[in-house]
Formats: sequence, C-alpha cells, structure tokens
Amino acid sequence: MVTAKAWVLKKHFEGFPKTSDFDLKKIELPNLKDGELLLESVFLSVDPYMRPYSRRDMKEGDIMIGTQVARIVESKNPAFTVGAFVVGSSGWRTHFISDGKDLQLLPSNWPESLPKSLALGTVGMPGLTAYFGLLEVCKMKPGETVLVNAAAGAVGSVVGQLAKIGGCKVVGCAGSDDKVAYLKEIGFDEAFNYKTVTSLDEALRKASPDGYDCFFDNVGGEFASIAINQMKKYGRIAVCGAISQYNDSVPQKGPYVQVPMVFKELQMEGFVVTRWNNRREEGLKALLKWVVEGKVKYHEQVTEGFENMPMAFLGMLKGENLGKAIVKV
Ligand SMILES: NC(=O)C1=CN([C@@H]2O[C@H](COP(=O)(O)OP(=O)(O)OC[C@H]3O[C@@H](n4cnc5c(N)ncnc54)[C@H](OP(=O)(O)O)[C@@H]3O)[C@@H](O)[C@H]2O)C=CC1
Ligand SMILES: CCCCCCC/C=C/C=O
Repeated sequence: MVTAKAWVLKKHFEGFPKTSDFDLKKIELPNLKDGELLLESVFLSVDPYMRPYSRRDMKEGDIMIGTQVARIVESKNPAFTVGAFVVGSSGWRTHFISDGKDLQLLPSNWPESLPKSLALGTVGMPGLTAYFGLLEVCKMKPGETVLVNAAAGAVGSVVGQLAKIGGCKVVGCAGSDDKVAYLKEIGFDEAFNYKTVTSLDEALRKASPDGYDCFFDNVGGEFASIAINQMKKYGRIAVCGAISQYNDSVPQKGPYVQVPMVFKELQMEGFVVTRWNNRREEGLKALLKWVVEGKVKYHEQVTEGFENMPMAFLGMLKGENLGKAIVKV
C-alpha cells in the first residue's frame, strides 16, 4: 500500500494567494488493477494558469491542478515499462495511479545530459506556448521587431530566443536587474527592468524607436495599454496571458484598445496552447533540437521539497523565478 501526499485547495484564492489557502493531505492508494500503473512524481510544475483556472475549474477541497514529470514504479499496463518517465497532469501529488491514457512518455531521444524537468518548461507546455504563439499568432517574419514581457520567465525566455532564431530583433522586459542581465546573456537585443524605468513609454521607444511589429503579451493590464501605442501599422499582438490581472478582486479599468487597433490596423488574438495539441510532437521535436544544439538556453528555478509547493507557487507569482519554476520532490 502506498500513501500519497497531495496539496488541496482549502479555500478559493481571494486576491494574492496565501499559504493558508492550501492543505496537505495523505491519501492511501489502492492496489493496481490490470491496465493501471503507479507513478511517483519527480518534478512538479507551478504555473500562472493555476491562479485563474483554480476559480474556473476547481472547488474547495480539490487537489491542486498541475503537471509533473513522473517515474513509473509499478505497471500492469504492457505499454508502460517500470523506470520510464512520463509527463502527467495529475495535480499536486507525490504518487498517483493512471490507466496511461493521460500520460505522455518523454521523447525516446531525450539526452541523458538534459534535466527531465525541461519537459515541464522549455521542452514542454511553456516552450510550445512560445513556439505556436510566435509562429501562428504573431506570424513573425525575419527582420521584424518583437516585444515580450515577463521575458525572463518560462514562456518569455523561449519567445525571445525563438524570435532571434527567426531573424527578428527582440526587446524583453523583466522585473529585476538580474533578469535583465540574463536576457542579454541569452541574446536579447534590448532588455530593461520595467519596475525601475521612470517611464515605460520612453523605455519602449528607446529600445525600438520605429516601434514593434509583434508583441507577445504575457502580462496585460497597464503594460499592454502602454505598449499597444507603440505598435507599427499592421502589427500583431499575441495575447498569451495577463498575469498582472490574475490576482485582481476588482477588474482594472482601461485605457481601451479600440483607438490604436483601428488607426494602426492591428491584429490582437488571444490563444491557449492546447489549440495545437495535434502539432505537439512537431513543437517538442523542434524545441528539443534547439536546446541540444545550444541555440535555446534554459534556466530553472528549482524549489526542493514537495512540502514547499505553495511557497514555490506564490514565489513564481511574485516574480522570484528566473526561467521555469519547478519543484523537485
Ligand atoms: N495562453 C497559453 O496557452 C499560456 C499562457 N501562459 C501565460 O504566459 C505568462 C507567462 O507564464 P510563465 O512563463 O509560465 O510564467 P513565468 O515563468 O514568466 O513566471 C511569471 C512571471 O510573471 C511576472 N509577473 C508576475 N506578476 C506580474 C505583474 N503584476 N506584472 C508584470 N509581470 C508580472 C514575473 O516576472 P517579472 O519579474 O518579470 O515581473 C514572474 O516571474 C502568464 O501570463 C501565463 O498565464 C502560460 C502558458 C500557456
Ligand atoms: C494540463 C495543462 C494545461 C495547460 C494549459 C495552459 C493554458 C494556460 C493559460 C494561461 O496561463
């Protein structure tokens, strides 16, 4: 008999999440039936979507949603061998039982030298978000200028590097000087700390006096309201996320987008990465290849210990992560 530990949502978040909104539970797992397998989480992901999706998809007492890289410890399913690693979506728990349908094996050519946690970041959902958002929503072209915010995070850091591979000029904004230094290290042409500039409008203008063809928006709110005025004619805005708004109890008010949208003839499109689930393999293959070739660099903010999951989640929402926020069990 295996006892799993799981973090549940004790109380729906109001405003910024608190550690007291979570509860740690123990769950006795039954013996395996034919076709099932027992998995042990090795790395778990903490992601911004957990904040808005908890309100949309969860009720109090539910296990926190989320993905993990897990190792198969027992198998009564011939398609899965003990010792193999998979990406699962079983939420914040140390162990779980699956029939295999919801699991994705790590690519068979996964190099020994790469951490398997990358399957939750650069070579996982956030990397795919950058890939499809840039190619299919921004429709970036060589020679264009791309702006990305939350640029030193899991999605943003890949956006900037893929835009460079695509022959674009890249401007990134992040919330600390260390993050800005990292962006320059991984090839961003321009980067600045949006928290310390005296005027965001001026900083954006200085970074690209001719304006922006593509804006990959991870932040929304005031940042987006200012940036939209610096789009070039026919510019494209990929609305990927709105992390500056996720903890608002009262919705923020304008400025509104219609006037710049009309006069600059902009395209602005929201998207969710799962739209391209049928092209997942294509994206992962490309991302893994670029990582192996050293064309896409990665950084992970690893928090040790399953008991620290809420803390890692809160830290990510506060901007404490450089690169992908990961919890190592
Ligand atoms: N549409 C889709 O399918 C997907 C959307 N997303 C979205 O992409 C965005 C980035 O996600 P991800 O890369 O995983 O997370 P990150 O790794 O970028 O971590 C979140 C970062 O957001 C920044 N941030 C937090 N609060 C604010 C704020 N009030 N204003 C500005 N920046 C803030 C912080 O960086 P800093 O220090 O720079 O402020 C923080 O490090 C999120 O909006 C997320 O919801 C993610 C995956 C899929
Ligand atoms: C089971 C993983 C589902 C990931 C979907 C992520 C969509 C994110 C939206 C905003 O953050």
